[in-house]
Amino acid sequence: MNVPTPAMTPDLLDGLELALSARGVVVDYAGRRALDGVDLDVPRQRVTALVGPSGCGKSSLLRCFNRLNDEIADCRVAGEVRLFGEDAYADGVALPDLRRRVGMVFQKPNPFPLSVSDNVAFGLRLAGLRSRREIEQRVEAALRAAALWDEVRDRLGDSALALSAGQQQRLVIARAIAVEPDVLLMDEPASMLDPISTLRFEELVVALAERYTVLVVTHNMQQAARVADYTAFMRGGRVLEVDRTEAIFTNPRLRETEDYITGRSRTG
Ligand SMILES: Nc1ncnc2c1ncn2[C@@H]1O[C@H](COP(=O)(O)OP(=O)(O)OP(=O)(O)O)[C@@H](O)[C@H]1O
Repeated sequence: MNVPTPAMTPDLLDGLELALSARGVVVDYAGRRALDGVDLDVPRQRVTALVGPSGCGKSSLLRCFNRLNDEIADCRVAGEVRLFGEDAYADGVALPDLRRRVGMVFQKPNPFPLSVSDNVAFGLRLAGLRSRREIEQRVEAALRAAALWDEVRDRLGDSALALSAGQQQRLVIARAIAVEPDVLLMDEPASMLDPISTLRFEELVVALAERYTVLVVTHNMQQAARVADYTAFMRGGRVLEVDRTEAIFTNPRLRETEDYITGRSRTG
């Protein structure tokens, strides 16, 4: 049996550039360990799924990549986190810039209480864009890329809160991609959507990987199998195994991975 390695081996990567990498990442909340030396590589312009039992540290790991853990009192992060080779925790890293480059989509759609178009324009205006025409063009392009334009083109001035949950989640994606990020982190993004919206959302995730790097946490194994090129299995605050999704599902190297994927064991 090969020794499983959580970091990507060159043959797995097929020459792909790494968008994200973690080495020996440790996260503590008020002294309680949540991540215990995580290694993970996330190739550029691919979908990587992060799966594992509840409490194994998936969200904590996602939040290292855009430094959202910085906002949690008593949270301490150690180890190495890189975005396209650059140290995300280096002195002088501007957090607004990092978070523009690494967008995040949460479980519960979180549109701002603004119109559809103002939601998407929000980050553009924050970045100093003033030309109304350019803002309109960028809003339309982002809504098209998020597969929402046809549904909202006649209601751009309506409140975003009036959209369905599935539409709101695609609007949040449009808001994130309007500012041209490199990476989209998604934390169980479809878990509150109905089955039809979920399938639409999954199609969108696959399409997004043509331009962006996607790292998505999911509890839904079928979803991981449908959308992800690579799947990483976490347990007990570590990434235990990562591989091409097909290999993880058909021929996992570790018994723990197999037990989790097949549903024999879903606890931490
Ligand atoms: N803000 C926080 N403050 C204190 N402890 C936290 C915080 N966030 C997470 N933890 C703890 O860190 C550990 C990992 O939690 P995390 O949310 O990262 O796991 P997860 O794999 O995403 O779980 P789930 O699948 O249930 O969402 C858990 O023990 C959790 O209680």
